Amino acid sequence: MKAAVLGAGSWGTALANILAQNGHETTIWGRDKQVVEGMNTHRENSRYLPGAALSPALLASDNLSVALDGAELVLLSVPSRAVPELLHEALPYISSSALVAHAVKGFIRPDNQRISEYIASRLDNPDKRLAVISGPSHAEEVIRQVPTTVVVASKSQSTAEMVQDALMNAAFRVYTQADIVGVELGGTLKNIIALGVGMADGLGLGDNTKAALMTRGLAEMTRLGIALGASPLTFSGLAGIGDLIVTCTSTHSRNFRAGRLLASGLSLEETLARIGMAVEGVGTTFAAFDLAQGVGVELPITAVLKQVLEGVCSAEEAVCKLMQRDKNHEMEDVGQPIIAHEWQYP
Ligand SMILES: NC(=O)c1ccc[n+]([C@@H]2O[C@H](COP(=O)([O-])OP(=O)(O)OC[C@H]3O[C@@H](n4cnc5c(N)ncnc54)[C@H](O)[C@@H]3O)[C@@H](O)[C@H]2O)c1
Ligand SMILES: O=P(O)(O)OC[C@H](O)CO
Repeated sequence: MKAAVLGAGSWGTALANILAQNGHETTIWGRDKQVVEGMNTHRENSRYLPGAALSPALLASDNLSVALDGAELVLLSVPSRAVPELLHEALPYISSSALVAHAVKGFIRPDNQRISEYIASRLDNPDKRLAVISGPSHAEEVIRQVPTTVVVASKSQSTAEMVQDALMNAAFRVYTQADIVGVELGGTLKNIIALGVGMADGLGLGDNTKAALMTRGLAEMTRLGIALGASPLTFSGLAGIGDLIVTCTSTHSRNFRAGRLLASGLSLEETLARIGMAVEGVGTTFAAFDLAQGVGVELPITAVLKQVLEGVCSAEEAVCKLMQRDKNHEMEDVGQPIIAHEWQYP
């Protein structure tokens, strides 16, 4: 298969490297000439994944028409805020028969569309061609071939399976899924909770607090997910609790680290500058808050984190606000049981 990966940050590089290692003729596109040259010349992305040797078969280009020429699989891996501009520039070069997958964990702001919703509105025949890749996967570990599992969701089973086959190898196990909404929301909403757990860590709070945030965070993610059309079961899978665990417990996570820095008193601007890479949880907190209001769902953790990001509440005050909420029944607000089979392939 001929493949193009758009986005030469940490995740795009790790995914492109897998495709090349798996024997696919792969070109990675990046906008930064220096990064592209470094990959072609030194077989390393020294800006985003320093020290990791890339497959000798992987080509890099800063020219979209070159990268996309003849590509049968196009994989988008840039921060969510870059998707509209990149897609606009890339679409003229994407073959009408190419499969298009994205690995982006965020929303399109300010309309708060899921990334696949946004791409689908601009792509011919999206139900047959579009897939989402998500799951617990830090690029820093994937590039070292640490055993990793992810999910590929598509409305088309054959598309999901083609992307599965293209990416799967001994260190990278890929499952298919039909619940595109749940897979996308799980991977996106967990970043909010990782910010919160990072803040708890930065405040020196304990494991009890982190477990509480993860568990009640999962309830929040599931509640909003159900209201937006996802299967509740997806949140107990790799794209839900799996990704929540890896992001909330790893110092590889930019969202977790951003939370720690915010708790140490840095402003949001200082925090983002210090991380220097995509911190999707910030935009996602605002998007999820707006989406939840639109469907009448309460997200207590997201709501207080939004206040911290706005600078109107400190991380300490956020903890007090959450602990002093009215008493509740644990399962009261998890969501109505849903009987539906639309998340399963026939
Ligand atoms: N890093 C991971 O481990 C990982 C894993 C799974 C999913 N993701 C998701 O993948 C997406 C990409 O994240 P990343 O980790 O690769 O980010 P990154 O910060 O490592 O790299 C971002 C890349 O996007 C490029 N970019 C930024 N703005 C752009 C624009 N306007 N046009 C074109 N390119 C632009 C940058 O030059 C850089 O190459 C995010 O949504 C992230 O949540 C990341
Ligand atoms: O580094 P983060 O916080 O963007 O997380 C990366 C991946 O989403 C983990 O699966």
